[in-house]
Amino acid sequence: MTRIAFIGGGNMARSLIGGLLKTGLSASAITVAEPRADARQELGREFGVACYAENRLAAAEAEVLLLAVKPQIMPAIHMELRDTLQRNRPMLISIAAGVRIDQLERWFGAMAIVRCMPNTPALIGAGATGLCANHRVSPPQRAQAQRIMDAVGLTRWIDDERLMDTVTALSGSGPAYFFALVEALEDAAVAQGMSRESARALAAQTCLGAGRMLVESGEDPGELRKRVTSPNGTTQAALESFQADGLQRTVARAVAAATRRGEELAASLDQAT
Ligand SMILES: NC(=O)C1=CN([C@@H]2O[C@H](COP(=O)(O)OP(=O)(O)OC[C@H]3O[C@@H](n4cnc5c(N)ncnc54)[C@H](O)[C@@H]3O)[C@@H](O)[C@H]2O)C=CC1
Ligand SMILES: O=C(O)[C@@H]1CCC=N1
Repeated sequence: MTRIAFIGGGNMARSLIGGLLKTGLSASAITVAEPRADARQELGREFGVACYAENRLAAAEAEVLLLAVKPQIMPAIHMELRDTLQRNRPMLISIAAGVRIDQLERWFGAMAIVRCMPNTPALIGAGATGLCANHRVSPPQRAQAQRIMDAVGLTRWIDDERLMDTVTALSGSGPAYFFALVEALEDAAVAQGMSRESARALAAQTCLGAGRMLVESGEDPGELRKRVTSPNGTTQAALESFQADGLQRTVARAVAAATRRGEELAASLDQAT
């Protein structure tokens, strides 16, 4: 049983902890460091995991430190963890957007480091995670990192670290894009007179159904789209409207903006540290 300490017990840590516990990992294998007392109480109540206000107490026995704080906080936390890192040599798994492996090495020293980018559907075992390791990660540690993330969904190793910002823009932020689309569909149906409850239920189930078809059939999304689109029918009218409004360009620009933001986050940390 791998002992995992989460440094930061916010939204993404909750999703990963909830997902890991659902796979049968014992709550006693997880500790969490979280400065907010209300968040500690809630994590303890909901998941039965031990929570500490101090990072070094949560990290004391851990083989894996899962760094789940905001990118801006990352440079500061190594001071508190320095003794523990030297004593136990845990593997570090960072989930922070933008933060590069060379930056983590600069702050935390010559450690085995995995940079990964999960997403919140990890909570229900439907996460998608890109991983990238430094050369100090041994094959068993690599397998250990993959096991942790496999437990909460799909994983892909990314050899070229520069593409981790693309992973962030695609699947890390991606759930929010689909939620935004469901919100927009819901609003459009409500504007036509449907109740919000019915609009939400139909939009959400459509999102689930389309997602399951994509994943379970393994078919090309373009092919699945064509099967919905009767010649001169309703779908064609909607897709032509999307095209006229530049959907593809809109999406490409949004993904580029998210990728750029990841790079900016890292650059701002270079200036600050
Ligand atoms: N929310 C998401 O969908 C995803 C987030 N991430 C990454 O996960 C990281 C955390 O993001 P969220 O969970 O959304 O943020 P969050 O703000 O919900 O969680 C961060 C937690 O860290 C705690 N914290 C602050 N200072 C600390 C310190 N010195 N030591 C320990 N804990 C401290 C905060 O109290 C907070 O609960 C970020 O780096 C983000 O880029 C990655 C993938 C997806
Ligand atoms: O919005 C963010 O910066 C984080 C990273 C990916 C999802 N949430």
